[in-house]
Amino acid sequence: MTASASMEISLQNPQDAQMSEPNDVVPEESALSAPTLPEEKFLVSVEVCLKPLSTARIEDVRLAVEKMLEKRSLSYIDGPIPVPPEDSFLTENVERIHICDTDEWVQNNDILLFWQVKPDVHVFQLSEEGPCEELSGDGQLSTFNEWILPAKEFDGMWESLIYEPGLKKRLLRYAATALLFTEKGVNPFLVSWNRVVLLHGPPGTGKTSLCKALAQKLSIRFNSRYPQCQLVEVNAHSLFSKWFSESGKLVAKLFQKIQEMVEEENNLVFVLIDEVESLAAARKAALSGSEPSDSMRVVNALLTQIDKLKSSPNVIILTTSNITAAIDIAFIDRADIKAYVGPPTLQARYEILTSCLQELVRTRILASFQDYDQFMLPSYTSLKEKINMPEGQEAQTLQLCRQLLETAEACEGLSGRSLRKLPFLAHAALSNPYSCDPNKFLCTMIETAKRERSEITD
Ligand SMILES: Nc1ncnc2c1ncn2[C@@H]1O[C@H](COP(=O)(O)OP(=O)(O)OP(=O)(O)O)[C@@H](O)[C@H]1O
Repeated sequence: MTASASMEISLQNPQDAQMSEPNDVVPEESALSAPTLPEEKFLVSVEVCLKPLSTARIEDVRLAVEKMLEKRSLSYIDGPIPVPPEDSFLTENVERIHICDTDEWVQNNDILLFWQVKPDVHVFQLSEEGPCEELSGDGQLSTFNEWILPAKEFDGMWESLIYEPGLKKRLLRYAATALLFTEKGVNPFLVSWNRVVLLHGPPGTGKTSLCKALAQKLSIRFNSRYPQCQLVEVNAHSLFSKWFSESGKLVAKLFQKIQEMVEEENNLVFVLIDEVESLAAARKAALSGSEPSDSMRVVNALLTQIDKLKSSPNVIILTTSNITAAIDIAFIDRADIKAYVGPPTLQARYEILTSCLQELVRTRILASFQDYDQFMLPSYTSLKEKINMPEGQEAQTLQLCRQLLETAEACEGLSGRSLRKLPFLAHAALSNPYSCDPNKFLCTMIETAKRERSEITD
């Protein structure tokens, strides 16, 4: 991602900006009264997903979207923008258009206006092929899964993962810089960097999902440089199955395949190794004699192959570990980015639960007192402001949010994975699941959260 914007540029009139509707057309006067264009603009990513059957050329769609954006005086805020119904080319080919990552440039829910923005349009089509699995010698476990990116399975994953502000942005920027340095041919002897990411932290905090979502995001953002992109998920556990004699061959086969992908310079390849500590553990066990020496050979072969792969410019190695202490493996020792992914903060818990509730309203499982399609709970930051204001029309929504906040507080210590399961458990615990009133549902959710927490602390 190239950041052409200068950080000095700020909203000239933030109050006006806040008053305009998100991603809506700014009234004509404000368009006319736009100040002279600043020399540098904020580069804002606009992701355009093509319909599955569209055969339009990516370049044609990109130009059409750029033109459409130029014509409309949009205010830029993260979220969808409607495809204009009068544009038959776009309506025929485009499934959705999304503005992303404006928070890179503005804070406190400020809005960027069209004259401050240079849209960076990325057009993509999701692959519907699904994972291609390779079974290990015993025919039971698969040694790796391979996806063509961007894949339908990972659509929306990035947005669904909620962390403290900055983590996702940092990861995206890091990977983008690494790819940019590679693309520009920066001499690694003069400036050194690598393309190894390690996410570590407790189980269920979304590390694996974050790796997959990051790969998906990068495949979209870099598709003009790398029109093809694959994700290979190596199942380290299965490589150390009981058939050790087979494992050596499996590693060789796996890396031969990855090597073939990498040789094609228009391919961007992500290699995901989950629970990377299992490699170090297997080696240690082999050294102590509690594992067959074959396992040592396999681990070493794997490590050597990964080390070799690291030097290829179009490979990003993504690793995860549940162990926070240092892991004794050379190739991640020097990982440029080691990010700790911890249990969700109160804000993240509130946002995760909000997204769950929204989904249950969207699917009509929860009754809504508003129009189902318009049902929108406030974000954590805007809730903090609203909660102290006198109750008006929004009294019911605010009451719901207070309960949601209480639930989020009751969930301290629960992982993101447990949080995403909570609405399901609460629904199953309802006395009358067929008349699902949101207030009653949230009361049950608080009780369920308390029960879940007591189970971890027991
Ligand atoms: N911060 C989060 N925001 C939203 N959802 C989350 C978060 N953390 C976890 N989840 C949910 O939990 C699911 C499981 O996460 P995932 O398997 O990626 O975690 P992990 O850290 O890799 O776990 P493990 O180490 O046990 O494999 C995710 O698909 C997601 O639905």
